[in-house]
Amino acid sequence: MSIMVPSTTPALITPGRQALDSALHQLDRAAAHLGLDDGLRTMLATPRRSLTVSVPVRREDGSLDVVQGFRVQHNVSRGPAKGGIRFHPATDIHEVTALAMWMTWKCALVGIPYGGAKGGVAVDPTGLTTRELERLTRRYVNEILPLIGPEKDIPAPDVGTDEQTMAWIMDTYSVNAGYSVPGVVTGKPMTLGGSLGRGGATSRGVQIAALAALGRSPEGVTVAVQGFGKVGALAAQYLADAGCKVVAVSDITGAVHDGRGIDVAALRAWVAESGGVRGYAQADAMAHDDLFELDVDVLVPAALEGAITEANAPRIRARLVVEGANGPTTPEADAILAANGTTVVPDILANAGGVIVSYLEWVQNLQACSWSSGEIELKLRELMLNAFDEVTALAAERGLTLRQAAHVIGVSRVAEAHRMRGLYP
Ligand SMILES: NC(=O)C1=CN([C@@H]2O[C@H](COP(=O)(O)OP(=O)(O)OC[C@H]3O[C@@H](n4cnc5c(N)ncnc54)[C@H](OP(=O)(O)O)[C@@H]3O)[C@@H](O)[C@H]2O)C=CC1
Ligand SMILES: O=C(O)CCC(=O)C(=O)O
Repeated sequence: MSIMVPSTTPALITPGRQALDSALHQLDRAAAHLGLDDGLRTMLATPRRSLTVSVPVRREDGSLDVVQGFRVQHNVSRGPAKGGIRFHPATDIHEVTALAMWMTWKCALVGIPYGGAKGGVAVDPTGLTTRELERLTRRYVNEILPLIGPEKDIPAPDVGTDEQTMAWIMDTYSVNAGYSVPGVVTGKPMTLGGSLGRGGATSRGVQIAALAALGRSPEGVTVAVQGFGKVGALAAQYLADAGCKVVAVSDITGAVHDGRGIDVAALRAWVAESGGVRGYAQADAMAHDDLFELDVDVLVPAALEGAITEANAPRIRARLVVEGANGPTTPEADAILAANGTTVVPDILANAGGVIVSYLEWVQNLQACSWSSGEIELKLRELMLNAFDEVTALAAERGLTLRQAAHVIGVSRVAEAHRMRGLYP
């Protein structure tokens, strides 16, 4: 049996389509390794539900824009669907499907009882006023309302969305339900039932994974970080706090470099004030692409998919790549990095800290209780390191890369859930 995918000519291959091809390629390799039959492989390659909606948004000047929105539930065999919502102009159904599939393997890998989902709206949030953004968010949520719910599908932040977006989602859902439903979404503000530690959880997980993979004192270890948003900025901060020297950082506005180490807190303050790393006077400006070629110990891609390709992979000198972003490395680049002896801690492991603390937030919401930051941090560390140990052990035992091992574990757990549940009817 084969997968039905929309046909594309090379000219129409979007970054989203490339991301989905990568995700399907990774699944194929894991399925072959596990000897999954064709039918099960096809089920795992196919999202359970995909919804595309048109979202009208009234602009401040009275005009009307209509943008596309998506919610994809890739798999729900191990529990409710879980995954972030992205606001980005280039997002499309293929990208959201790939991101949803990665959520499925990620949740299975770290052992939390969720399937995988993702949402997206093809819009540039920086081009909207706060009121426009609120209207857009509420209308999008209204369109996907039948799909989401604390027992069905629980959104969270991703690129271009934040705590405020989650608060609007929680409110829109709650108004429709007729009572407050904090567990419908995670990554909320504390005042609405958010969890301590969720804001920095993905970055904390990146730090935990990076330090575990380094296997030596972080003192003086050099780091370059691509992307200085919610994940990248705090990953840089936590790695610097641990003793690493963050020598380069980039965002969409530019890239900055200082071989003596960047004062990450000062750079964050500059970005909060100016809107981007460009113009930060305490470090030198550098070309975006040069960041990938620096002679550093650790490279953290924390922006979008397809950042490391066959074009720049041969010039990457970092000994360790820790994927804060989802899907930053293409399969071709992955093979080049492996051949060059670069260790890659894959996305579904390295950035799992966010969904782990989302899970803890959801459990607190369902039980109407709240845990201390110490309790959250302990559980986050435990789940991250358990998964890290399982991945490194399997990779060593079977001669796999960490990515292959992570996918074999994630896919096998989901396949097992399918086998145990059987097929209805
Ligand atoms: N938020 C979360 O909890 C989780 C996020 N992730 C993944 O982490 C990645 C980042 O997400 P998040 O931090 O939330 O998103 P944000 O929107 O907060 O930040 C994205 C960052 O990437 C930068 N960026 C975009 N394109 C480029 C580029 N070409 N070069 C350099 N920088 C670029 C943006 O710059 P600018 O601000 O200037 O536009 C911004 O600094 C995504 O892949 C996401 O899926 C994974 C797990 C959980
Ligand atoms: O916190 C969550 O539920 C999901 C985070 C996310 O979207 C991701 O891990 O890519």
